[in-house]
Amino acid sequence: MKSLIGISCCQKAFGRFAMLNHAVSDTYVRAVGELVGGVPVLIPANGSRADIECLIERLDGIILTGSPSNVEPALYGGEPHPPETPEDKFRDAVTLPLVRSAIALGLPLLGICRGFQEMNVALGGSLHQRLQDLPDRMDHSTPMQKLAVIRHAKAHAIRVVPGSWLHRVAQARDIAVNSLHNQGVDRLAPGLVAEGYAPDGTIEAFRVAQAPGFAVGVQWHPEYDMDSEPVSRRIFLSFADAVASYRTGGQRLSTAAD
Ligand SMILES: N[C@@H](CCC(=O)NCCCC(=O)O)C(=O)O
Repeated sequence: MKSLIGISCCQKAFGRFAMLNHAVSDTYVRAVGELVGGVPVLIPANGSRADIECLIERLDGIILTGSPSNVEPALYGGEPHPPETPEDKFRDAVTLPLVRSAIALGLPLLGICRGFQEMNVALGGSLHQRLQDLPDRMDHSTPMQKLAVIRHAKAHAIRVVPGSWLHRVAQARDIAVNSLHNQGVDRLAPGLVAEGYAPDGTIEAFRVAQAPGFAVGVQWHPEYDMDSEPVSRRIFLSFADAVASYRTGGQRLSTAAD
């Protein structure tokens, strides 16, 4: 039996009549099928109607995806966004409780971009709303280019913390990553440990220290490079190992540094 891997969706209005849909990029679906070796299970952004307990019980791992929408600032004590900023309160209402329940149970959890930010907020951290407006930060935002190869190209370096999960996966102290976000970690949540930094000091990866299972987040998008780049592939393969271990009920693969 293959593993069941939950993938968080966003609310999106599609089609001629802008009907409400629950959507996720195919890159995550492919990563689950091709690298994790599991069956993708899309988790709708259905707010308080989500059955978190049932999801946690049935799933063998969860990937929290990226999204153009931002986490609602009230959830971390931030100022409201400017009115035109995309938000997805229904997704927030699913993913934040899901993060806390998954971590408590040791259910493998991989947060990517918005998913990484959701992990920080769910555990009590806060976000900068626009890194590019801060005097000491680089512009981390999406290159506004039609060609995906340009949008998803390596944008900056990351200094990897020695002895971390990311160090084991990257097999290097310096890696290059793409960058498609405006927000970034401000206050790191209690219990999170930084695993890598951009040149401007922005936290780009963390793990949940003391988690009973695999629980890591990355601010960039390994799914865009999974066909071409070994570090991105190994991120998913490391998650796959944790899922396999969780399913067999064997020793839980912790992300804690040795
Ligand atoms: N909205 C947040 C999170 C950014 C994020 O997840 N970006 C991925 C977008 C998907 C894509 O364009 O491919 C922020 O701005 O920080």
